[in-house]
Amino acid sequence: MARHGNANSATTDEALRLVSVRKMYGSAGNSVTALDGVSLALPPGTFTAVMGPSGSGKSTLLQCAAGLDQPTGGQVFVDGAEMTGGSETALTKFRRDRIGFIFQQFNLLPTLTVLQNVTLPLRLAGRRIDRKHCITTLQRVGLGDRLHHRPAELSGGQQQRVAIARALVTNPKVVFADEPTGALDTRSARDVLTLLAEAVHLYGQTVVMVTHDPIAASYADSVLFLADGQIVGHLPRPTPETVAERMTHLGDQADRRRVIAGV
Ligand SMILES: Nc1ncnc2c1ncn2[C@@H]1O[C@H](COP(=O)(O)OP(=O)(O)OP(=O)(O)O)[C@@H](O)[C@H]1O
Repeated sequence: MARHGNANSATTDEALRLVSVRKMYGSAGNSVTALDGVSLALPPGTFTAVMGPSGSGKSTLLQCAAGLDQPTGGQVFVDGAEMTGGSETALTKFRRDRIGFIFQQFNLLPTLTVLQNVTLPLRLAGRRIDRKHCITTLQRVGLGDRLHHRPAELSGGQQQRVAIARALVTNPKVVFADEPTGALDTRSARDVLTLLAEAVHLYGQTVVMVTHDPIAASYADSVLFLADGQIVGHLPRPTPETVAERMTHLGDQADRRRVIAGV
């Protein structure tokens, strides 16, 4: 179960810990606070969805937690090791060793085959290429018969499954997914969500997924709700109905806060 607040020190039984993470964009006088002191801790082998109104900071949270962007303040720990505070080179190495990322638009390299796309993270991390393991990972996502195709020869759902295999092949400590079903039809979305849930429940992966969709969120073990850059709620064992209801109230609460603040 996700815990948030009072997150002061990291222990290795946590896949991910954020301590008072802040992110400001822009310069003084013209700055936007995208994350306003976010603290959370996620145990390994959990599937967490992050939801919230547009502009609440979901993508920023994912980017900062995944080391794709640097927080303005606070700390991020992955598997007990601090990610924040090092050089850009150290951050890149940290990310390649410990993190997987799945994007809404797949982000596969168009000139590489499916198999080459999946071996790429191992090459970049300077690891031995275990071709058999790469093929097994592609078989796991149902693409064992598409190894030598190019991304353009695949459907959107198949491309996202390649992206899942690419994210899993390095056996990362945490996989982050930003709207992984946002560009997919209902059936492909269901396949992708089932694969993510299997990665967690059969293989012990830790997955953090941003989504707008209550049905997608219901595949997770729990949902964290963000509003105005802060965690404002936590829902274990979500269903599409309970998630949709919380989202409606979140919108009301955010409106009330803005009225009170006069913005
Ligand atoms: N590069 C940037 N420069 C300036 N402001 C930014 C930048 N990226 C995000 N923001 C601002 O930070 C806040 C949070 O943005 P973010 O994209 O994280 O929200 P989100 O919850 O993911 O939104 P959406 O659901 O619409 O994708 C917003 O007010 C946004 O305008």
